[in-house]
Amino acid sequence: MMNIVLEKYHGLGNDYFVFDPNKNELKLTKENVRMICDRNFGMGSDGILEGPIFQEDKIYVKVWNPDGSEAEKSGNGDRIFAKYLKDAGYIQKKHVTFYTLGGAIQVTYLNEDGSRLRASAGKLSFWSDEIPVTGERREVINEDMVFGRTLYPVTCVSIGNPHCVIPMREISKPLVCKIGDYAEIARYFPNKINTQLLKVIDQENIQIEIFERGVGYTLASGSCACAAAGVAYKLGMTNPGVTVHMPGGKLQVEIQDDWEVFATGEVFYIGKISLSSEFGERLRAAASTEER
Ligand SMILES: N[C@H](CCC[C@H](N)C(=O)O)C(=O)O
Repeated sequence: MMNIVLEKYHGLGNDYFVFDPNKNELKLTKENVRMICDRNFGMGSDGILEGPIFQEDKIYVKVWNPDGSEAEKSGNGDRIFAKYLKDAGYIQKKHVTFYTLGGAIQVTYLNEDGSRLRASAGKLSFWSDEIPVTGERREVINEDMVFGRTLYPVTCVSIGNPHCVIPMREISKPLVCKIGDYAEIARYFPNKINTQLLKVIDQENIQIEIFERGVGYTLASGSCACAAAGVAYKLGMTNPGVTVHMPGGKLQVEIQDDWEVFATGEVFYIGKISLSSEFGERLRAAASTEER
């Protein structure tokens, strides 16, 4: 049986494997995804993009978090997957549309090798039933929520996946990890949540720290950047077009009048990784155990 081959990319330090099911004989499951993404016992990554999956005339991609959960979308993952489609020869045009659990993603290639891309990440919604957040249906704007016995002013938003954003004067990795750990499993969020701390620099620049659902601390996140930019604009703190500064780099985010949001930024191809036959056997064994 052929060795399993993964293609590794990163978007601003948010690293993903592309697992192409058309080139690999393995069924991905919660358990073997966890094994592959483990940074010590596996290959290490912030997730896996499983695709292209062809259904009728559409292309689908499945977004796996390292904890084995499936995400509705990944902003950096969208741009990475679009570059993979071009690198692997599936796409030759300047635009591509593919589908994730959270809906359609439109991507435009902005340069020849497809390393700079503009992606529509869908529409922002602040409505509690669309995020979801528990309680009566309302827009979740500047609500007091308790994470770890501390009260924070939280604004929640969905962009297909769920986010809670907390504006602060000073933000840091330790603080977002402390709050994010509590928030991710807080009773307010039936589907868990991605957490961002938001520091507004000026009308056109924001800085965020990120604790991702199903991942933990990451250096960058496309959907988190869009969520934080949307909250800053909703709260009247910034323009609809901002640069989002993250530890791994920056994204340009534009919010349209109908709250559709676009993110423009780079991705980078790291390389092709062929797993050992021994590791492949363990991954297959994990899959067959889960199937029983
Ligand atoms: N962990 C996220 C998915 C990946 C988001 C992030 N990597 C991005 O670039 O948007 C979730 O469970 O919703």
